[in-house]
Amino acid sequence: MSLVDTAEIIDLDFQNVPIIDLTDIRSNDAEKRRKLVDNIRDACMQVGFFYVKNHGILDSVTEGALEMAKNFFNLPMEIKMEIENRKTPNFKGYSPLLSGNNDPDGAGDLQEGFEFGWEAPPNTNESMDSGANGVMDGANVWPSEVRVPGFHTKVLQYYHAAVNLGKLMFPLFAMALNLPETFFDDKTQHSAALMKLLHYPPQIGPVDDRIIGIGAHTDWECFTILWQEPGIQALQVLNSEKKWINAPPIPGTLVINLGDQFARWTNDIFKSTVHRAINRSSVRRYSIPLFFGTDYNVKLEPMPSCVSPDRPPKYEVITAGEYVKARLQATPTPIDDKPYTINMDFQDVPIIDLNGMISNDPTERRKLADDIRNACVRVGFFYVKNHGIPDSVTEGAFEMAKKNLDFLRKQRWNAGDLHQGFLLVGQDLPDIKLTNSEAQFDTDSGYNGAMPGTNISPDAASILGLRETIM
Ligand SMILES: O=C(O)CCC(=O)C(=O)O
Ligand SMILES: [Fe+2]
Repeated sequence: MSLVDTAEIIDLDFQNVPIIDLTDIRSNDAEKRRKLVDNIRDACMQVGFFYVKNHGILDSVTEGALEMAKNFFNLPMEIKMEIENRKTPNFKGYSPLLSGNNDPDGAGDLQEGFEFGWEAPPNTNESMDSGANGVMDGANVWPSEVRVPGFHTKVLQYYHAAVNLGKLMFPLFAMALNLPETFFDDKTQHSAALMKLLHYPPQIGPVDDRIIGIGAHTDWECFTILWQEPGIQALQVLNSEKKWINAPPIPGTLVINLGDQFARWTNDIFKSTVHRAINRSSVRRYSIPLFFGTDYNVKLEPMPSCVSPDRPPKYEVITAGEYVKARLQATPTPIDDKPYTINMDFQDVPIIDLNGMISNDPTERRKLADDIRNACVRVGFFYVKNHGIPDSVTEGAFEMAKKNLDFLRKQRWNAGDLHQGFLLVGQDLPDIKLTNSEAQFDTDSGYNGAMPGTNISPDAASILGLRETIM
């Protein structure tokens, strides 16, 4: 059956992501290779995602890159920001938390990243950049060796292992499309091969569907080789019934998923499937995608095997580089068009000047609101100064508290279920009738929030001035 005919009848409501054994990827046995190609074709047409096992990348190499990713993301924010990707013309470098927003309905991606592109292995004579890759071309930026010893070497080691795997995959994809094995050879001379180290902090607290690790999206290049940290479920893939299917890490495997360039090239016969990642594991999660494409000057023309009178070309022909550039320009920017610069590993509690609270100047009020938001998101604690409570009033209350500590201790357990006693719930200012040792304030305050009820206060004669001072 032709590819087009198969595509018409294939079942797309997959319930899991298939696992493909790559043992025969280099085999000279035509039959074994054919079997492997058939499995890849089925996965590409049905799911757009598959795991690969026996991929040949050594665990020690992957572990080296992971260790370096952890060391890098542990650096203080200001050091990471020295190589922020916005400072480089080709988007290489560090991207802080919430600086990306893959899903336009989302409130930002809760991940930080480090991105770099093609670079020859150290100690070779190849030039640093690949020459022909348009918008993403140019040198990488790296944290200094002093900051993260071994980072450059170990990360590049994993990068080259993954790039080599990617190069082995192209002939298999070509065969799966009934094309000669060599079809992509002249189109992948300077392959776009962008790698990202990603760190997803745990998403704890109330579930907010608008904030997730990486919002629903498709990848842009031909295919992605994704390493995900073992033991942490986060990645999900959308099937044709709009159901999110978990793609948990499987030890010893990598995930390969197709991107939009393959979908365009194959007239959607190969699926570029929507996916997202949410880290609700309560621990940090790391992942490392490598986005693998053709040279950027290659035209994404529908392949003859993927077009028929009933299935005319769906996409206009553009080059791979033009496509990536268009996607880059269409990427939604985060709130306020500027990233939150959040360091979750805060080392201090910020001090916020509340002077702006009484200001009529919208800029000053905006600044105050931004400061408060940053403190809330980053720390959950902040000092306030210029809060308007006179020192004399606080000192009076403090004085009374000190004087009457013994009394307070004694009365503490009489406060009852409402936890009142020394915690004063909003009341009218005292309409005080000091009658007995359990003197009470007027309880009908009209303020009935969560904790309405009667306050208790000490005997007025023995603790003269306590209530007046506190209230
Ligand atoms: O971290 C993951 O599991 C997915 C990452 C991803 O989809 C991407 O970076 O495009
Ligand atoms: Fe992705």
